[in-house]
Amino acid sequence: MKVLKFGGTSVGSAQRMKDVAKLITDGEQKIVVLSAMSGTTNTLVEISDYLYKKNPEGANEVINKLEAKYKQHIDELFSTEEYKQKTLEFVKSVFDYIRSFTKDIFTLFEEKVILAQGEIISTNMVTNYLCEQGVKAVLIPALEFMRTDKNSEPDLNYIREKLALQLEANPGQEIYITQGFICRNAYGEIDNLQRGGSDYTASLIGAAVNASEIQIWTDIDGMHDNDPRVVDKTSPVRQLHFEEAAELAYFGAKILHPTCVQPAKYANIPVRLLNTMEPSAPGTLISNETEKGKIKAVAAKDNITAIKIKSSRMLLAHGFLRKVFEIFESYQTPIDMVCTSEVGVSMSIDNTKHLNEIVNDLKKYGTVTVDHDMCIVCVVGDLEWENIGFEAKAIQAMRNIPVRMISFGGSNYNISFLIRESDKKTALQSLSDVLFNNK
Ligand SMILES: Nc1ncnc2c1ncn2[C@@H]1O[C@H](COP(=O)(O)OP(=O)(O)O)[C@@H](O)[C@H]1O
Ligand SMILES: N[C@@H](CC(=O)OP(=O)(O)O)C(=O)O
Repeated sequence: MKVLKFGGTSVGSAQRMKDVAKLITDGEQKIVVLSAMSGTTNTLVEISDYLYKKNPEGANEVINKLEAKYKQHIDELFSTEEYKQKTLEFVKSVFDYIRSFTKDIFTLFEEKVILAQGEIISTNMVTNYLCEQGVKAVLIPALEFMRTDKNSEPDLNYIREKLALQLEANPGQEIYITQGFICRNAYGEIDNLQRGGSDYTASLIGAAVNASEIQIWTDIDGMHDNDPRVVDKTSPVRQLHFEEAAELAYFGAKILHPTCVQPAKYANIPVRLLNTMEPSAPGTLISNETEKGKIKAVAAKDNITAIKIKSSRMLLAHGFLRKVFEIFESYQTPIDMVCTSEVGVSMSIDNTKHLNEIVNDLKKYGTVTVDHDMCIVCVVGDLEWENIGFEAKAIQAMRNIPVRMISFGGSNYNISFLIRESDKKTALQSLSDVLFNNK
């Protein structure tokens, strides 16, 4: 069985939903994971922000506007009064539920319930549309099987078991629709897999049912060799190793959520990135195969802060790095890049919540400098150390850019540069020109 995920852009209007319905009705049995219509989750975040700030009038205004939009989508989607009314009633009940949160105290718990509603609406709309079209489709609610454990990690055994029960309870269906992104936590409360987490849902379901393939459908023909929003002339990459895809997703290639690669990789299930607007395009296949001696793509991650600690006492001192890393660990702040020399260590982080505390603690061991508004540019491909010439090419492309850190050798798949965010566009364009466009 295949698992197909359609992102917010792919179900972003009534017409798009109709296109998706056409695309998935080929007679083959499948599980279809849907995101909320594009923009909805952001609007639900906005509503929550009003409620945190104790502004129910502001929240209600946004709720009413969003509900009106949905009424319009439903009007365009359905051709029969029966299904139109049925869906309108459901959506009204969801918005009434959202409104009920404007009257009481508002905490993280209520926010998570509100954020879950986008996927609950979109899956109801598409399932009802498929049924209206006479397709054998059923909605299997993610909240019945998708669960995280006490460490907030997906509980794959539970997911496997409960999903199998849901499928068994609905035999003979062509299409099983479910919600991406949303789940329950170890205490049974409504939670989510973090923003963009619908890809993760698809990958977890793929691993749980041992799918033959996981397909991530979006609005572009696969992973491009650079960020198409920033760089001119990017091209789709046809094949990626799981590790290459993970590096690209982690370092900013928005098309794929970073957490999504792991479950597919462990279960060795190929992941295909496909384009809803151009279904016959080959897209990108992510698998265990490596294409030897090839640089595949470049990605960039913004909002990075660099921290350098210099210490003369570090000379020949063992245990110094442990002390430094322990400080980051105690503030639950992950480090992205690390470069060391005999007199100092530079590190980069993207979560600055505890930056002041970290810097104060580090000062016990040496002089600390901080650079804000930095960006990691990551070149990904077969970069095994014995392959020659690739590092030189990447560095040649960066010849006019001030580089704060370089990291190579941490994996066989990447070389990373830390630069100023303001130099990102020039750096990405230059890397594309040198690495892919032979300029
Ligand atoms: N390297 C890349 N390759 C392809 N798309 C990328 C890349 N980097 C950024 N993107 C952007 O990611 C977008 C698709 O991701 P996303 O917004 O998550 O889609 P969806 O709403 O379907 O989940 C594309 O439209 C594209 O602009
Ligand atoms: N709707 C959620 C989950 C998601 O993955 O959306 P998308 O597939 O559109 O990135 C979000 O906006 O975070």
